[in-house]
Amino acid sequence: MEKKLQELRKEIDSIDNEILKLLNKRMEIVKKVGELKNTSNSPVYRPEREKEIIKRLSELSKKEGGILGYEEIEAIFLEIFAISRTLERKERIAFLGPIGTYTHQAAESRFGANAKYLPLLNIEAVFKAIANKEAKYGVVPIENNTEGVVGVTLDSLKKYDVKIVSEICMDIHHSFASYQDDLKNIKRIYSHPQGYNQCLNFLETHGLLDVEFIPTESTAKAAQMAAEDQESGAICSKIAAKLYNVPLLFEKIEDNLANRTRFIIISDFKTQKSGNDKTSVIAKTSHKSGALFELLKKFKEKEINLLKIESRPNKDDTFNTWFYIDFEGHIDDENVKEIIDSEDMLWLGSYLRDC
Ligand SMILES: C=C(O[C@@H]1C=C(C(=O)O)C=C[C@H]1O)C(=O)O
Repeated sequence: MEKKLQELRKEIDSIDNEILKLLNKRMEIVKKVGELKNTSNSPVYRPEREKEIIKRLSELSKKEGGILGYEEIEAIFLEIFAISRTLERKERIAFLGPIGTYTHQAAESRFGANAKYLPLLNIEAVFKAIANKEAKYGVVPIENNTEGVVGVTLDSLKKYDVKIVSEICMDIHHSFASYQDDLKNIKRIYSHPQGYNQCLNFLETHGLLDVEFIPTESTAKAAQMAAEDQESGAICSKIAAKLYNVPLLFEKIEDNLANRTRFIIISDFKTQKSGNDKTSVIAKTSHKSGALFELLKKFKEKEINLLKIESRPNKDDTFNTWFYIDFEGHIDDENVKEIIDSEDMLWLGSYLRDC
């Protein structure tokens, strides 16, 4: 067996040499693409091109009977693209930190382990960092399929001059971490309110619903707090518990196991049309009868499929609201452009659909 193993490993080594040679060759060309982009000052990140490459390669692999399927090819190539982008231009990525948040996990899934990250302690700070050009990209959560939208993200999209350039859909699994083996000794529970509210059944069945709840800005911050408070527990991600060395007691404790969060990547440019795009806008309606109906009628007339509509408060002395709307299509589509031009709408971005 040892001899056979050695032979196989020798084969692997020579294939790795070929892969390395090809990767270096690829990166030389990527650098040239980067130079072109830098002279024209155009964006490095082209998610629609990356998606197209993954699609083409998985079809090729299928056709040729290769072992690798879509997901494996995607995982390998997203890492290659992330390194390519860093070679083209080293750009900072701000995200809702601290490190170990689900947002960090989402950011790494697109920008890789090798990128320059800037963890910030609240969502609005991420928007500020993009608006002030401290970072090129920002990653923030926008909605969860059980808790609904993240209000501060919608409000910040209205307040800051940034554009949505991509979205990321990620499965979220919460864990319960604590130094206490006996749950009866737990005096405080730290978590982000959304994380806490997603685990109410678990808290009830384990007699933890009456324990004092201390809201934190993120689930990673909750793990950090629990690391310094032996009499507490945290609802957080597995990676955060590991990062801050708090023992993991339970995993996948969320009520809805199909718990998913949608994140957006914000930046300062317009993305190219891919054919499978989504557009986000903010719409204001006059406060008279039928105004919202008239607005929605326009979407029907232009045959635009609405994906989401959410009302948000004006935050003035009235109870008036504005609307955040997602719909199918790209601003370069005629019907989309027409509706945006004809209404009191703020365009937030058109981007490749992932959710
Ligand atoms: C190399 C490019 O830049 C980036 C990296 C890509 C890659 O490594 O293939 C693809 C798209 C861009 O996000 C490009 O635009 O072609």
